[in-house]
Amino acid sequence: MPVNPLIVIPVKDFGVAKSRLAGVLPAGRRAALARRLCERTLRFCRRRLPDHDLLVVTASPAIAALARRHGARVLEEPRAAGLSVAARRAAAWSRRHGYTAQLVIPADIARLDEGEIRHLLAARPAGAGVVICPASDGGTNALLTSPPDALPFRFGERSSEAHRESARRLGLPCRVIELEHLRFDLDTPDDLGALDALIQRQGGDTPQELTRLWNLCSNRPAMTPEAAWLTMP
Ligand SMILES: Nc1nc2c(ncn2[C@@H]2O[C@H](COP(=O)(O)OP(=O)(O)OP(=O)(O)O)[C@@H](O)[C@H]2O)c(=O)[nH]1
Ligand SMILES: O=C(O)[C@H](O)COP(=O)(O)O
Repeated sequence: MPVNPLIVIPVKDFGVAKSRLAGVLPAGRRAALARRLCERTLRFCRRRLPDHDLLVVTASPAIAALARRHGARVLEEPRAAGLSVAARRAAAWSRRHGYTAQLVIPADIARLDEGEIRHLLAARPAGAGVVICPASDGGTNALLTSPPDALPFRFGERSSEAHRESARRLGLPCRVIELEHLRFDLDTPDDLGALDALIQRQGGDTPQELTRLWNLCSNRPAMTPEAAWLTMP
């Protein structure tokens, strides 16, 4: 019987991801960005959270293969039906495999920080309950549910409020934790502006992973030869 919560990463086909950036990034760059975000999320979980099993939910055979290469288990969806359906499918899988809790993290967080994720995991109530890290736009960027199917998933606009409300109605203990990095996902042109501002502020102290993302998102000349990555298949 697994002791630690299962980490669930839902991943949409790269070719249709990041559609809200269509006005500022061409299709190839959006797909490259989605792929980069996904790969670094998988690498982060593998390296920093090796004590947690990892499940990728996806309808894409290519992403399934990528996830397996990174040591994740895979739950293949018949078709992408939205984040809430993917989380619900994961919860049923978690239950079947004996997990007492799951943590859903989207694969589009600008900067993943082990301390933040561990803080969130440590906030898990002793019995049934939920822990939420809201996104800067009111969405939910991390949702820990214990048991995995403790509440109906309601991802989408203002979902952190919706998840909190569901917990309240169900009488579940609920902790909302604002985490500086985890609240920042890359969805809209404004988010790219925020990434740009962050990098300008940090200057030479900018972590390399953020510079790489910036290169994918920016129409300016690349800051490092990393942009060559774009030409990879
Ligand atoms: N498995 C699965 N994952 C999904 C689905 N929809 C979204 N995701 C994932 O959920 C996370 C948050 O996604 P969104 O911000 O809603 O979608 P996005 O593709 O990143 O961006 P938009 O196209 O602009 O909505 C990302 O990791 C997505 O890959 C789905 O239908 N199935
Ligand atoms: O609640 C949501 O839907 C989450 O924030 C993830 O979606 P987003 O990446 O669209 O914010």
